Amino acid sequence: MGLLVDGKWQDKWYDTSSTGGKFKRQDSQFRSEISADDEVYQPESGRYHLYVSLACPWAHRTLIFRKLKKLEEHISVSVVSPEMLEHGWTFESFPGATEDHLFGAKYMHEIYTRMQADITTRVTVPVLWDKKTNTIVNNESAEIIRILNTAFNDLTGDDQDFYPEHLRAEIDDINAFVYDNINNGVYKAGFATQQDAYEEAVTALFDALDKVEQRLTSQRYLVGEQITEADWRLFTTLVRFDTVYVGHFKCNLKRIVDYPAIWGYLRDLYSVAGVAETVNQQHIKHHYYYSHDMINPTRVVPKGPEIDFTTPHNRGALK
Ligand SMILES: N[C@@H](CCC(=O)N[C@@H](CS)C(=O)NCC(=O)O)C(=O)O
Repeated sequence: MGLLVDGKWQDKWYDTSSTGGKFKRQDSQFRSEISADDEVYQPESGRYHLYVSLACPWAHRTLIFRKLKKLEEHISVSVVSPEMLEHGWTFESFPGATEDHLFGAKYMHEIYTRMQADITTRVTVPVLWDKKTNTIVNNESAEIIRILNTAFNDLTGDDQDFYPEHLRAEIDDINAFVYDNINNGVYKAGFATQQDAYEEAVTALFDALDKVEQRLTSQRYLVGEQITEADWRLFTTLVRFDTVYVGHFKCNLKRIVDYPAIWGYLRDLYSVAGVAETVNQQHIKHHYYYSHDMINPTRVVPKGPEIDFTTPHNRGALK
């Protein structure tokens, strides 16, 4: 794992020495939109391409939106190998991964330097790429899912709205809470290099899960009766939790299966048509345990746990 400095790849892990052992996530660099009013990026079938990892919770959000918004025939996808080692994300062969369908690149960092030869950046997925201008439109999952939520509605005829106007304030509040304590909270716990930094993150994470459990005891979804982007943003962390975050990231005060409401909610979301196909537990487990050798130097990947996400959730009666 590493980053690009002036267009040159450097193999380097996250530096926590100046932050008291705390992991600080950097902001994504490319933040353009796609819309009929945009001067450059217009909604067009076949024009855009997603680069994803099936292991990555941020990229997973975009795959769920591509599926639910019926965009599979309009936006193509390349899937990196789950092994993220000295070259970062690669297109090495691995079951369920693909080649780089656009350029036949070996490494994901080549996609970033295609955009700008002397770029300085972390090389993250997801990336939404424009085949017409050969540029990265956006590499921030929170924004990519908003683009997919509306920009292509005229093409697909799908007008499901996961970020409806009247719920936006509440969704934004929940997103901020879930992002800081849960989505990024597991990483803060797992990548902490000092005891107090780890304990602070783990405590905040489980306090937040307790609050979510309470909320989901009396209501079906995070924001009332309909599924919103807030649910999909939480889902991608929950579906990885017992498989990797409990063990590998030491988020082990409880498992998700120990929270009756959250566990039912996770199965409820998993049962939505098309969603299970976006979940690849082999990539998830292999990526984390195999790639983070400062946490797991032997790279041995555990066999368990065995979890059945398809048992009935019985949440249909909740409002
Ligand atoms: N804010 C970004 C974060 C994406 C991200 O951190 N992706 C991880 C994979 S789970 C990655 O590519 N990490 C490589 C790195 O940090 O060098 C988003 O949500 O899109």
